[in-house]
Amino acid sequence: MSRKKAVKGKAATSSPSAGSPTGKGTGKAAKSSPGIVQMNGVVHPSRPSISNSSEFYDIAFKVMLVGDSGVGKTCLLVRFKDGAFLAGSFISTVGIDFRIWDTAGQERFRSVTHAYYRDAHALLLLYDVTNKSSFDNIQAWLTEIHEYAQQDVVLMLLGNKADATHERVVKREDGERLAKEFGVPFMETSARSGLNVELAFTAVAKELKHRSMKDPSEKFKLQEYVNKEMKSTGCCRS
Ligand SMILES: Nc1nc2c(ncn2[C@@H]2O[C@H](COP(=O)(O)OP(=O)(O)OP(=O)(O)O)[C@@H](O)[C@H]2O)c(=O)[nH]1
Ligand SMILES: [Mg+2]
Repeated sequence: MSRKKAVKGKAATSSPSAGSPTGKGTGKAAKSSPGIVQMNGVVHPSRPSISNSSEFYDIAFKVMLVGDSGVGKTCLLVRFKDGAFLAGSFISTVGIDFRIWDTAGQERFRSVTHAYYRDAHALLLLYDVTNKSSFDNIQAWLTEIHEYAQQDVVLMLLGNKADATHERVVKREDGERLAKEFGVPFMETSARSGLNVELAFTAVAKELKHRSMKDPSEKFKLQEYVNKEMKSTGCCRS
């Protein structure tokens, strides 16, 4: 699937002044922030746009990237959107990135985030395989998600920075186990190498599209799709 044609990705990321859901932070960076990406599934250029852009969509989905600060949400988004890696020093996202939504003040950000959860169709929940506390905080993120997100939100767990072999402290099996425990699809990604980035967004977009078609006979199985795609490309279990 051509991402540019079929899915319009728009992105914004944000950081609250508070820490991760546990308030513990990641150890590597004190703050945590959800990032937000809006994905619009393009079908016909005939209907009024529900976004603020001049483009037209039949359906639009709101996808949020969430997880501790520094796990790579902004980088993942940039990799998906622009095919590039943001090298250099880490600039933590403040408030909501300007690319789509204007920022709310940091003080108010937490409640704004919760409001965003409420109408999110999908959440990509990230941890950093080189940062144990970002992995340990996943349970707290899930609690927050269950509290604020819609019950049927599409959820996917991503272990990012899979390229960082030497610094890795969270095994892929640990991610798989956690995901299984909570019944969430899972894969490892790398914003640096591009590993599974396209696949993560495409899988979520496909799931959302299937759901919107409301054909119960054709249930889309996200994890099966991901596994099949990874097998067919010989890619990419680090
Ligand atoms: N090796 C490696 N480094 C990465 C990867 N993704 C992000 N990074 C690095 O991790 C740091 C944080 O990345 P960001 O994308 O800014 O993290 P974030 O989750 O958006 O952080 P906040 O905006 O504070 O919530 C940066 O220094 C990136 O270069 C990756 O896949 N591999
Ligand atoms: Mg960010």
